[in-house]
Formats: sequence, C-alpha cells, structure tokens
Amino acid sequence: MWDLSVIEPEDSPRECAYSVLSDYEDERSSTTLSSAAATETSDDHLDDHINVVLRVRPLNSQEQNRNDSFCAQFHGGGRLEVQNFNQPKQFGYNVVFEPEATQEDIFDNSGMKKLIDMALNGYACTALAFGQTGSGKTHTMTGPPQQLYEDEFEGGKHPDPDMVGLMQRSFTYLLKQAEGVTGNKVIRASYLEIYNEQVIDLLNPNQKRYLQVRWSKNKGFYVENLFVAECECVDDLMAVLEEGMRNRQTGSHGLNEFSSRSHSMLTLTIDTEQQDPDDENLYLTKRGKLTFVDLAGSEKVKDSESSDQMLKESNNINRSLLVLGNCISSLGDPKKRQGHIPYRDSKLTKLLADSLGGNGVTLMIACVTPSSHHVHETINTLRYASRAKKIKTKPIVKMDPREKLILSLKREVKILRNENVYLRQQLEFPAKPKGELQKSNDEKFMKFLKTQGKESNDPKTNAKGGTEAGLYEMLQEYMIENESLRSENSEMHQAKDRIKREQQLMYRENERLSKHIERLEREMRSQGGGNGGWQRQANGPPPQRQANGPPPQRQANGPPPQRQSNGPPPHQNLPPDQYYDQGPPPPRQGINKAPPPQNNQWKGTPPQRPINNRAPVEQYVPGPSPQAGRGKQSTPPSGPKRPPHRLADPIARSAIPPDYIQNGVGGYPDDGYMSPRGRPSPLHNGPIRQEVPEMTTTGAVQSLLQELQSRRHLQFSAHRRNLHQMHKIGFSMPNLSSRETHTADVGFSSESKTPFVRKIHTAIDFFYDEEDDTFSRIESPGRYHDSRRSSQVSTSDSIRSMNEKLKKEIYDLEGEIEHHHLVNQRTKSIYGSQASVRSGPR
Ligand SMILES: Nc1ncnc2c1ncn2[C@@H]1O[C@H](COP(=O)(O)OP(=O)(O)OP(=O)(O)O)[C@@H](O)[C@H]1O
Repeated sequence: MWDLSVIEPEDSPRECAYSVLSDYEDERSSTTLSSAAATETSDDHLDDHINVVLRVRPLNSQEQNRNDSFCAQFHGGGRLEVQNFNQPKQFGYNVVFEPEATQEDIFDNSGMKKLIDMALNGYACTALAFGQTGSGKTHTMTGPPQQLYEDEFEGGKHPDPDMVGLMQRSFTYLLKQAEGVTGNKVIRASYLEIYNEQVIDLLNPNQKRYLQVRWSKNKGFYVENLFVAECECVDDLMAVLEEGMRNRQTGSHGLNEFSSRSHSMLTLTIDTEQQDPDDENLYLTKRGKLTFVDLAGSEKVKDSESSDQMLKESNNINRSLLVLGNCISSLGDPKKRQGHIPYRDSKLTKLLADSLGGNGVTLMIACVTPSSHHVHETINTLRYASRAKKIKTKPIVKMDPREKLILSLKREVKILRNENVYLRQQLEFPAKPKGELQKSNDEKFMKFLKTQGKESNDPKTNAKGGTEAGLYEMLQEYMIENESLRSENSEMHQAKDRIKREQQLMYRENERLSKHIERLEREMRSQGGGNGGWQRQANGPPPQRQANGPPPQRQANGPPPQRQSNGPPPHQNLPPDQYYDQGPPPPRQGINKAPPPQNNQWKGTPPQRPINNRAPVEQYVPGPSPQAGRGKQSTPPSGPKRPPHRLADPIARSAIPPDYIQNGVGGYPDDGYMSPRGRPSPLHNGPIRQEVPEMTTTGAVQSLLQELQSRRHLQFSAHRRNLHQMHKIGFSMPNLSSRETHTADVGFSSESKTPFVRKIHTAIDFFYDEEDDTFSRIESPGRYHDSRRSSQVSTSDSIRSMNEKLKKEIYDLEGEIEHHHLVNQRTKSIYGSQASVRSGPR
C-alpha cells in the first residue's frame, strides 16, 4: 500500500537525483504555498498540509565496509520502497531526493525558496530536519562539518561552495529577495539549542544560565532573554551561524563522528514594511519568521555505544523526539487534532507548536540512510514523515498587534463610512461633509506615518515612546469615530425599516382601494345595465339625446350632433334640470351652474363635495383630456368629473415616435436588460395595437427613457392595462432590491415588434394613465440619472401618490354612481318605471 496516492508522471524523473510527487513542484507545492501567500494582507486562514520531503544519503564508508545492502528502491513520482527483511514497504512524499542529489538540488526543489518568500510576506515558516543519528540532517542543513570550521583566514581550506547547506543558501536567497522590498526591512537572528531539556543561547555562550520558555497570548511560546543579533548582510547571518555551530554541543559516537547532541533552532525574524494595497499612505509592518531546526538524531544506544554523559544525552534526545512523535501523531489524526496536543511535554515541542499545528508554514526534511543495517530506524523515520504529511496548519500573516488593531479599525471605519454614505443616499439625506472627527483622524494618521518615518531614520529620538503615544491616541480616535458611525448607521437602518413598513401599509391600502374601485365599477355597470345602460363609446363624443325619444346612436368617429345655438334645446318642454347633455346641466343640489359644454371641451365649475362626502352628481363633458388624466392631480375634488373611462375601449393613437421600434435583440446596455425576444414578459398584457417600423432595441429603449426623463407622455398605444394591474406591476414585486428600482424596463414583443413596458420601477415612478393611454413619470428627472441610487423615499412617494390616485378614482366613481342614481330617479319620474334609461355619457 502506498502511503499516499500518487500519479506516475509521464516523464518520470528517474534519471534525476530526486522524484517529485505528481509534479509536486509545479502543481502541489506552488498551489499550496502560493495560495497561502495570497492571504498576506488578511487574516484569512488557509489550511495547508505540512510539506514533507525525503533525503536518502549515500552509504557511508562504515556501511560499505560492513557490506550493508542498499535497502531503498526509488520508483519515481515521490515513491520509495524499502526492503524490510524481504518485506517491501512503500512510502510516498512530496519529493524524494536520492543519494545523488546535490545540496543545490535540495535547496531548489524542496520548496525552501517559497518558504523564504512567505517569511518575507509575514508568515512564520520553519524548515526542520529529522532522522536517525548520522542520517545527514546537519549535512543537509549546514553542509559537512568542515564547511563551518575550515576558515581560509585561519589557515584552513576555502569552504566548497557546492557543499554549503540549506541554511547558507537560504541566507543568500533571503537577502537577495529582501532587496526587492521597497519599505524598511530589518532581519534579526537568534540561535539556541535544547540540550538535555535545557535551552541554551548559542550566541551568548558565556551566559551560563539556562533560558526559560514562556508563553504569552500574543507570542505563544517564546524563549526569555534570548540574544538577538540584527543582521544587515549575508556575512552577518553567516557569522551568526558559525558562532552558533561552534558553541553547539557535539560529540562523537559509534554512528557519527560529529554528532549533534542537541536540537538547534536558528530563527530569523524578518520585519518588512509594505504598502497597504487599499491605502497608498498606509505602510504595514509584517513580521515573518524563518526558523531552521536541526534535530538531534534518534539513536539506538546499543548501536551508538553511548555511555555516561552521552547516554544521558541520548535518553533526553529520544524522550523529546518521542514527545514530538506523539504531537505529530495527534496533529495528523483529524479526530485527535481537536483534542489535547502534548506540546508542553517537552521544550522542543513547545517551541515547535506554532510550526506544527499553528499558523505557520513548515517544511520537514526527513533524512535516512539506505543501509539495510539501519532499516528499522529508517522505517521509523519514514513513518514519522508519513504522519507529519497529514498535519494541516493554518498559515496567517504576523503583524504587530497594535498596528493590526489600527488597521482593522481603519478598515472598519472605511466600511462604516461607505455604509453611511449608502444609507444617506437611500434615505435621501444630504451627503455628509467630511466630519471633523474623520478629518482629524485622517490627519493624525498621516502625521503619525510621517513621524514614524522620521523616528526610524533618527536614532536620537525616543522613537518607541513617540510611536506608542501616537498609536494609542489614534486607536482611541478611530474607536470613537467607529462608535459614532455605528450609532448613526443604526439610526439610519431604523429609519429605512420604518419607511419600508410605511410602504407596506400604503401598499396594502392601495390594494384595498383598487378592489373597492372594481366593486364600484361593477356596481355602476349593473346600474346602467340592459339596453338602457350607459355605455361610453370608444372614440368620439357622446350621443345626442333626443328630447322624447330614445338616445341617438353615436356615429363612429363622427362629430357630435350640433346643438341649437340660440334656440331652445329639443327638450325645452322638459324642466331644465332634467337634461344635462343638451342644455344646462341638471343643477344637482343647487351647486352646478355651469353652462353646457361647447366644442367637446368640458367647461364648468369644479364640483363641490357634498356633505355626505360622496362625489356630487356632476356634468361630464365628452372628449379625452390628456392633461386632466387620472394620476395628474392628487386632490380629487378640485378637478372636473369625467365619464367612467374604465369601460371604454382603448384609444388608438398614432403618436409612437418612429424610432420606438425593435428588432428583438440587445437591450439597454447600462442596465443589462435582455431583449424579451422569445421570452414574453409575464407582465405583458398583450400585444400593443400600434404597428411600428423596425429599429434597434437599444435605440428604442433609450428614446423611451429620454421621453420619460423629459416628462413627456409616451403616446404609444398600449393594450389596455388598468391601473390596478399597473399598480401591481409597479409595487407588488417581491423583494424589490435597490438596484432593481432604478430603471425602466421596456420590452418589445418579438411577434408584433411593438413596445411594451415590462416593469415599472419605483425610482422612476411612472404610471399608466388609462384614459390618456399614456405612461407618465412623476419623479424628478434628476433622480433618474443616478441610477445606482436606491430610493426608499421615492418608493414611498410613489406609493403614496398611487394611493392618492386611487382615492381620486374612487371619488370619481362614487360621483358617477350617484349621478346615475339621480338620472335614473329623474328619468323614472318622467317616463315611468318601465322607461329605458340612458344616463350618459354627458
Ligand atoms: N548526502 C550526503 N552526502 C554525502 N555525505 C553525507 C550526506 N549526508 C550525510 N553525510 C555525511 O554523513 C556524516 C553524518 O552526517 P550528519 O552529521 O549530517 O548526520 P546527522 O543526521 O546530523 O547526525 P546527528 O544526528 O548525529 O547529528 C557526515 O560526515 C556527513 O558529511
């Protein structure tokens, strides 16, 4: 069984000195590491598995002399098979480096470069070598021992540059990469070892005290009083490494002449100042960490032939490695991971806690010997490595906690300011000028940045004190602004909710009124029903009534019969108040003294509202009056009464601008509307009568919108839609989002190629005037331009205005009904109850 499912690469790098799991370097490594790097400016967590690579060293002279067999077989693709006393065991890792692999191969292909890049971006990164004693950990990390001790100035050989290890190569690469960072950067180094479970500062060997491992909320586990050296160049870093290696506990035993008897940790802290992508004036200091860990090797005491002090060392080494193994097992097991991880059981695991299970990025280099003599130890190391592969970490960028707080407050303030502006727009509050607090905060922040820059350049100033004071002051200011924005925004949210509630109430009332209108209409129809029922003719003036005969038949489109100008009306033998269509109107309740209509124009005194609050019986004058259409006035009693237009047929008009034509493609580009071709709108009431020539949809819609904007009526002949339906179209759409409410959605029937209004948007608020057969907008034109502004208030206004219209309509209809009542009564009194009654039009 493979420990890891792998895919054999087409071109197996068998000839190479290493093999990569599933093109690891190209895919997995780059994906996992670079994706984590993408979170550099945020606290977003990205789970990432620990990257584990394996290095198999060549057989050493001792093993060769013993004629140990080579127990490892390389299958490419990161796979390895180990012969465990004729029992093959198979393992898979991200990369497997074969004995021929050079130091350069390790550095270039282990993922080390990406680790350094991430450290520069603020992540805590760790490269850790582990394995049996003598397996090549130190060789991999720092090169052969003589690389450090053979100093050309002290008469030794010049170190072989090909043999230098991962650490020296990393230093060079790090400094080179750091040159690309524009802001300030500071690299500090510390070096410690854990020897017999005690922490020793390798850069301060004269201090014969063991250092304490402490824990703090911000730092996690850390070593107290550790010497930190600021390094400006590669040489500084090399000097730190050499100094530490010189002071490190080594010993010679049966398995390694230069055996490390301690775990060593060299930590580079990398502070980089980087520009905030959201704010060019803001520089953020990220604190990345790069730790190189060279573990002491596990050893069989029997093999290493340790005794006395070395035996004690061996026991401590093995014990701490056992704890490390336990931590790795727990972290690699998804069930155990949620539970207790025994970091505190050793100093090593305390200091590695963040690298293993925390917010760091870790590269583990497992080192093994291929000697069959050590196959048991080798398999242990391989299992260890396999378990480590299952561990997931959550890399995050480390920042100065105070700066982080300021940054988060600043971002929050920015969000709240935006929200504030948005809410103001919605509620139509005037844009808030930049407040004093906001101004002073921004100024303070700029000042702070400048001071910080000066202080960092001027060592004499008390940089820390000044910076801290500025930081705390700013923190407070931002918190105050934050708080005031919060409360202001919450008030605006409440206002918005209130308006919404009002809208809903109004909407319900409108629904009720609409139903009432329908009821009234039915009532009116039933009143004027039968042969003698009042019927308004579609186009043309009302019929002339003969004095004692039946009502005249109206000529289609013809002029109305001429009235006798000077002579008495044909019904002069009747009391004047019994006729209203050929003479003075019936003086209802003594109110209306208006002269008869002339030239099809209504003339008359606006009716007085009767005491019972019902519409007075009124004289009506035939002929459409576009300007006096329903919806143009919100105070019903002041205007003239008109016939019950709801019963009339639609009035055909020919006033569609010739460019209101569609070809069924495209749409209004800004609003992203699609042509309704092939998908008739559910709101479309039917074909429009007017046939129009072809043109582009976009042009048509733009013309229509321009028309709306200039408040002129659209006079195309739409199929009849009564106000009730339009009302629904305009306001009963659920979840009217702010964006949906800004534009007119005009569609075109693909068959008849005629325009129709698909959707009435509340921000524009235009209504269909059934009598005039027009669409008119009652919004201020200015609002239309700001199509992104949602307007709760305008929605309320439009619902309110719709409400007014409905009330007026009811008022009209009630007047109609009362009028019919009166006419019926009078007619009955003249002709008797059997007479057919024709009450209108007037
Ligand atoms: N890949 C390699 N190629 C050549 N020589 C190697 C390689 N790996 C290790 N060696 C040599 O093997 C010897 C032991 O290596 P090293 O000291 O690095 O082992 P170690 O794992 O660090 O052991 P310990 O845990 O005891 O410190 C050294 O002389 C080293 O130069």
